[in-house]
Amino acid sequence: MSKFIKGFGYALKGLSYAFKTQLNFRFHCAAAVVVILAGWYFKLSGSEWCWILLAAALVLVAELLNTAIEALVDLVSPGQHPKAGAAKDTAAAAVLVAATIAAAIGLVIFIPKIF
Ligand SMILES: Nc1ncnc2c1ncn2[C@@H]1O[C@H](COP(=O)(O)OP(=O)(O)OP(=O)(O)O)[C@@H](O)[C@H]1O
Repeated sequence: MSKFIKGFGYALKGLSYAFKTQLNFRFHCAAAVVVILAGWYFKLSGSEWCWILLAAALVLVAELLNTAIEALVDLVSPGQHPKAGAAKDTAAAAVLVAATIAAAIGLVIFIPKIF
């Protein structure tokens, strides 16, 4: 049980690291809060909430993995290397794909409620 609690503590440390060091992660956390408040304002249905929460989670998870990959690349490749650059750029591309899909889901759900 204490191992489980310790693991939870390590995860919170990771969240805190990403929040403190990554402007993009802070931006996406703020965007998730705004979308959740908008969902509450527009009284989303159960399935709409599922899509919105999944989309927000997809972006935040991609940001966390991107942060982890950046830290690992900086550790193993302090000098310049094409593979190191490719690893960082591909991780950043994962965030871009997730954020684009999440924005599309947000538009599909909120546009009909606004207009
Ligand atoms: N070790 C490296 N070797 C080759 N190219 C690198 C290396 N580190 C970074 N790059 C290139 O520079 C870009 C920016 O790297 P950087 O570490 O500043 O990433 P970042 O996403 O801006 O991270 P941060 O959130 O720390 O600002 C990378 O996407 C990659 O193209």
